[in-house]
Amino acid sequence: MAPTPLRPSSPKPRPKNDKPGNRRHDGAPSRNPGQNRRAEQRNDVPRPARERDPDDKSPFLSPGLAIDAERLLEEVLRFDGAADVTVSRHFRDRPAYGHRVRGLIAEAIYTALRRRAEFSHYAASGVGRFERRLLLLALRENGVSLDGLATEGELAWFKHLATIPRDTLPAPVRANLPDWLYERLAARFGEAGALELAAALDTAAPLDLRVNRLESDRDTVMAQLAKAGPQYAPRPTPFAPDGIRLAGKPDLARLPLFEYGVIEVQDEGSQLLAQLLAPRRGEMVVDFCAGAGGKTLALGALMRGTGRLYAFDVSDKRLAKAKQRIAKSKLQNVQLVTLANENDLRVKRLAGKIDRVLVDAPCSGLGTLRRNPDLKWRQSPESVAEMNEKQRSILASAARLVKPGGRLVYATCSLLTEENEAIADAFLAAHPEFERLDAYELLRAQRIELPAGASPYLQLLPQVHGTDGFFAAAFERKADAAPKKPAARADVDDTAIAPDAADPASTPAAPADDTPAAD
Ligand SMILES: C[S@@+](CC[C@H](N)C(=O)[O-])C[C@H]1O[C@@H](n2cnc3c(N)ncnc32)[C@H](O)[C@@H]1O
Repeated sequence: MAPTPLRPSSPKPRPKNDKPGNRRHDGAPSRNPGQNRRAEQRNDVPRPARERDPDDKSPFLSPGLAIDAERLLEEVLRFDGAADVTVSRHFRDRPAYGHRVRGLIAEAIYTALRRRAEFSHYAASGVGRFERRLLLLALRENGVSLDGLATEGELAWFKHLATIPRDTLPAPVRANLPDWLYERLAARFGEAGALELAAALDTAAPLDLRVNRLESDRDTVMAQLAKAGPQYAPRPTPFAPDGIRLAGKPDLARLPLFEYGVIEVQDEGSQLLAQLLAPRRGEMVVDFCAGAGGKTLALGALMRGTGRLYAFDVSDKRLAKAKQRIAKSKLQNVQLVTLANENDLRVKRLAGKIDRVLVDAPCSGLGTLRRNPDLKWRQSPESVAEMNEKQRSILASAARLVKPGGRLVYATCSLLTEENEAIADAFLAAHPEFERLDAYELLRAQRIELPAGASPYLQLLPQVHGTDGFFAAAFERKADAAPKKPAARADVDDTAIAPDAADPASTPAAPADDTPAAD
């Protein structure tokens, strides 16, 4: 492996009494230097080979903090839960950590997750604990200085690594994917394609926003963001008409545009899925797997808040989050419904009455590895097979809602054929009352020009479109094909569903959530 060049430093003036043992966790001099010294003099803190050069401006972690980061990495690598939850809890328990330290540690953990296969390969040699070796590799990759941190033995190990040519590593290791996943992606995209895709999935996703059409338009918001400060550096997303891409990751929580629901955080790919469903004013629309409401908000805005938009999900917790975001977005036409399962009676009552149905199905999430790199290590062929059952069942049930001439979109954020084309093809084969639509044509009709795909199904890829990986299949119920319908009772308005406790129309709006959502 060629040694990774260090990234440019982030210079900071150095206080006079600034010695490693005197540092607070955010890098400032400690109010209690003795405490830090004691921590760093413990037997388990390796002795660094050399002191930091006082003029070295590159980012650094003290030996004590490196030990703590190593413990966090060990916990994350047990994969007992989502990495972002584990990392957030770790920092919540350490309120003394400043912004700089949190950033360095979090980035190191995410780098170690992204490059786990490659780093584990290198860590097979070397000295010290395995997690420490992974951590040092991640810190070095992120441009963190190893002076004042790495031991003699570790520096010698780095020298040895520099002699290993990267292209001699097995392909799944270079791709940083588990073997089963690499094999599936290579079968689909070829070896070079899989490596290119894997490399794109190993980069950090940009921060994309969607402008709420009920409140403003893209040009106005871009001008406001540009005026709000150089940290936003907004530019239009290449494809989605309401999308804005920011250059960095500025904090949005206190930005009035965000606080008042004028903008939402949403990957451009998610925005394109809403465009593909293309709901119109006054229509009846169902977002079958609404979750925390990311796509519900986009659909509601396209409908200009008119018509009726049902947000279904089996998770109360997720719909409660959706409720907060809906209140903030000022949408008045959304009805939240917690389903017992996809065959809930309330789904049956709407059979054949809905103009457009989005099924944003539960999936492996492997298209979102830029944000959730732990997923590639947490999913397995078995978990995907389990998901397939659910996907088939949800799609079949949701299809019953669609009225003749109405549109059905099945979408995932997966890259696997078995969660995507296989589900869509099997659905079409079993439902001759539906026909497949060309997703690219549907977008083109809205002047959204995507490079043509290999099939009428939409496939978004990070290395091609700059979005997360998404799949979508669009279907239309043939005009003469009425759905099978349970016997209707004449005394009920069967488009009216008993509202849930979470329905914004039936309960006072909750205070707006000020945490940007990732979808
Ligand atoms: C990919 S997520 C949806 C994300 C959401 N559409 C968004 O844009 O924020 C899939 C959702 O499907 C929901 N789900 C799982 N099983 C379901 C079922 N049987 N019926 C409806 N929703 C289900 C999950 O709770 C989860 O919120």
